[in-house]
Amino acid sequence: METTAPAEISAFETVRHYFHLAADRLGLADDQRELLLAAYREVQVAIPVRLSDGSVKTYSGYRVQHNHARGPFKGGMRYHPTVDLDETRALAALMTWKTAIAGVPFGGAKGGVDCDPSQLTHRELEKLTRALVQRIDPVLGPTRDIPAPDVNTNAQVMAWMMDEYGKAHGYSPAVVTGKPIALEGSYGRESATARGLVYMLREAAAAIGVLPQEATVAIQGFGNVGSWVGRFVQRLGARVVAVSDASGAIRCERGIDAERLAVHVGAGSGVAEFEADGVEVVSVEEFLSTPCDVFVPAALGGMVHSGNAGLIEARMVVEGANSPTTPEADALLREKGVFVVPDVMANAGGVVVSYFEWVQNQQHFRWDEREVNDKLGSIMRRAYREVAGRAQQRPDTSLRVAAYELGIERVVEAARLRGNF
Ligand SMILES: NC(=O)C1=CN([C@@H]2O[C@H](COP(=O)(O)OP(=O)(O)OC[C@H]3O[C@@H](n4cnc5c(N)ncnc54)[C@H](OP(=O)(O)O)[C@@H]3O)[C@@H](O)[C@H]2O)C=CC1
Ligand SMILES: O=C(O)CCC(=O)C(=O)O
Repeated sequence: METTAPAEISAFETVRHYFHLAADRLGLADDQRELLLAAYREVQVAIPVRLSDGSVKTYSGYRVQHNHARGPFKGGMRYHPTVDLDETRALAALMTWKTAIAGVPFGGAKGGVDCDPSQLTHRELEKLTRALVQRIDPVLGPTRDIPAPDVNTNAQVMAWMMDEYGKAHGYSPAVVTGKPIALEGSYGRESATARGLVYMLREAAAAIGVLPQEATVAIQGFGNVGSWVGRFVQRLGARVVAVSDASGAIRCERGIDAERLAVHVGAGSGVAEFEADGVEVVSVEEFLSTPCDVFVPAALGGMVHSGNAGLIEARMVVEGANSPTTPEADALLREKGVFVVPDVMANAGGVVVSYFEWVQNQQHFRWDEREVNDKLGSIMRRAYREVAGRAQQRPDTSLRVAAYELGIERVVEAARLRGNF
């Protein structure tokens, strides 16, 4: 299955493009832009792992700390063969704007390893994770930089990271979020990104006259974010009409049972192997051109690009993935009148509940899930209204530009108050 844009633009160029659109509107000077685009620190490490067949494979690991004007660095750890410095840099900068837009007291960071976890055993994955933590340990810490799950990492990986960090520093649950519940993880973190997205989807749907309980939804990527989006929208009464993952895509006008599909995928099978009455396997192009009210990219970056954005037949795109839409595709969607809720606001639910987990960890006290979800809802709705209100103040302002403006403005203010500008 096609993965990324045809070398249209690099991940960091995409983020830089959106940054400058907003910076122009804010009238930021060149020296301010330079400071805000540069990463505070970029760490690249070699991670040799002895595999079960006796051979040693050396992976590249990255942690990019973009900006910490508003609080400790915060962001996920991604395990994927496409991980590189450019992508990690881009994702770290996105975290800076995202935490500012959501109003949680963190900066932005991201990390990853260029590995294919599907080719590693459980034990090899553990060794890789522990070796990564040993190498980046000096830049981590509960008040310094706090990783979390991202593509192909999960609560188990976070547990290993916490354990490895604890060997040198003592028991430190607040050094990572997205941990298992048994290790001071927070209720609601696993599904938080999707839950937060659906809160925003409902706000956006109301703004453009889509009824969520009657909506049709297509989801690209059915991992943590995609599968929870599917379950949540189905619980609202919406119909999931098309789903894809790296194995292929399926479609059913009557609706695909997202709960059953999540069980199927959770057991290790691909979306394209899902069998149910009326469900057909389709090509990527057929998947993308499925008529629907809401299209949710929830896979990798750059997957909606100039070569395929024209195929999308949706009224709104709500970005679960980070940087799924290239600037050219974004412009194409706007020309088609598609309402886009961008990543930096739509997928902030994960880091918001990570913030709640971090707060709970500082106090070694647990909130119940209802409290977590209610607080998440308030933050996501507030962020939507702040961004949408800003977009409405000036004609022809997309939510993306308004969101970047808000995020950048808050970071600039913090940097100025600290005396960094
Ligand atoms: N987890 C979180 O809390 C957050 C995640 N995000 C973003 O959401 C996105 C998804 O993350 P998450 O759900 O955690 O990751 P997962 O690893 O759980 O899921 C990734 C999904 O993307 C699919 N995928 C990979 N390649 C393709 C492809 N070529 N076509 C279609 N689908 C593909 C995978 O399929 P397969 O399983 O077959 O490989 C899988 O279903 C990422 O961009 C991430 O940065 C954003 C905010 C927070
Ligand atoms: O929960 C977190 O700290 C980070 C989540 C993340 O990586 C993201 O929002 O892209």
